[in-house]
Amino acid sequence: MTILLLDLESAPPAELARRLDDALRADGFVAVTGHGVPADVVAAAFDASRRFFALPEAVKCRWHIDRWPLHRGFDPVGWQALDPNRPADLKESFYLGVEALGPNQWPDEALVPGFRAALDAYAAALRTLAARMMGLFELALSLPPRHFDVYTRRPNCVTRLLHYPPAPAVVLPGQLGCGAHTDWGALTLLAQDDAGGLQVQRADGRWLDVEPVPGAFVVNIGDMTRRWTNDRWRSTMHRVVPRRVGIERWSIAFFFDLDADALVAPLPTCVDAAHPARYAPITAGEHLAEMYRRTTLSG
Ligand SMILES: O=C(O)CCC(=O)C(=O)O
Ligand SMILES: [Fe+2]
Repeated sequence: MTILLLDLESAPPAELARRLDDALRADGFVAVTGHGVPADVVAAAFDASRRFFALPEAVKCRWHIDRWPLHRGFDPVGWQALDPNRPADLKESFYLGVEALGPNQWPDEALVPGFRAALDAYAAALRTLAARMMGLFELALSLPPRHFDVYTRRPNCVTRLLHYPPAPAVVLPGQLGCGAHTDWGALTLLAQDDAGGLQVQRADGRWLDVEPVPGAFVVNIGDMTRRWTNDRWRSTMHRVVPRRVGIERWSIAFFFDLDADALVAPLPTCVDAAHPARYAPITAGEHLAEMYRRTTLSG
């Protein structure tokens, strides 16, 4: 058993939206193919990521996230514990945001040629897919078309390159590639290589492997959408476990979040007498800032 694999070209939007609604209620996760993101754009992003993380640690630290006023740049192994009750995650990453919302740190072109071009193209393609998914979400939630447009005029999109170095033979008790956590924003689109290790937690508590599917994106919703849907959809705990000693893992997460000043209150179609509103309104920006504060070890 694994999460639903949905081919976005396989059925009319209304039918896709019905299947999405079922899957997001049950698991909070689906995988999609037929998504229109060109394979060469994805391949170029992974290639740029591999070339960046192959640089010596001291060189990568020139773009250390703590050197920058925004949450952008390189974070080494040990910088974050996504499960604050566990030792630090065994991963390194690089955060890139929307340049128009604030400048990124870009590695020197001479050191990683084509890095910026590859990641700009990736973010543009993923933003298009995120908009398509938001359109399906409107249908799934019986909202009028374009209902979400006013929340996503200047969406906070973050591309996070992730590298899990080859799993060491000895780790601290309870140490994982990425500790159990929920995502925080509206929607996450994840590309993963064939290493495996991503697991999601079912409602009954069991962990389910998200098997890599070549060319597919894993789609999950975050806490903001859970809150927005008044708990109709699950923001599901997930984690990355080291599969086998000596195997590394590469993935790229694209976090699609609402405008920082968008006010997130339970959606009208998710509230009725049987489901009274469970959450007070909060802005998307306040919510994200709080989540970063909770999980950063060096901050
Ligand atoms: O690397 C992965 O597959 C998962 C990463 C993740 O869950 C995250 O960064 O939020
Ligand atoms: Fe995540």
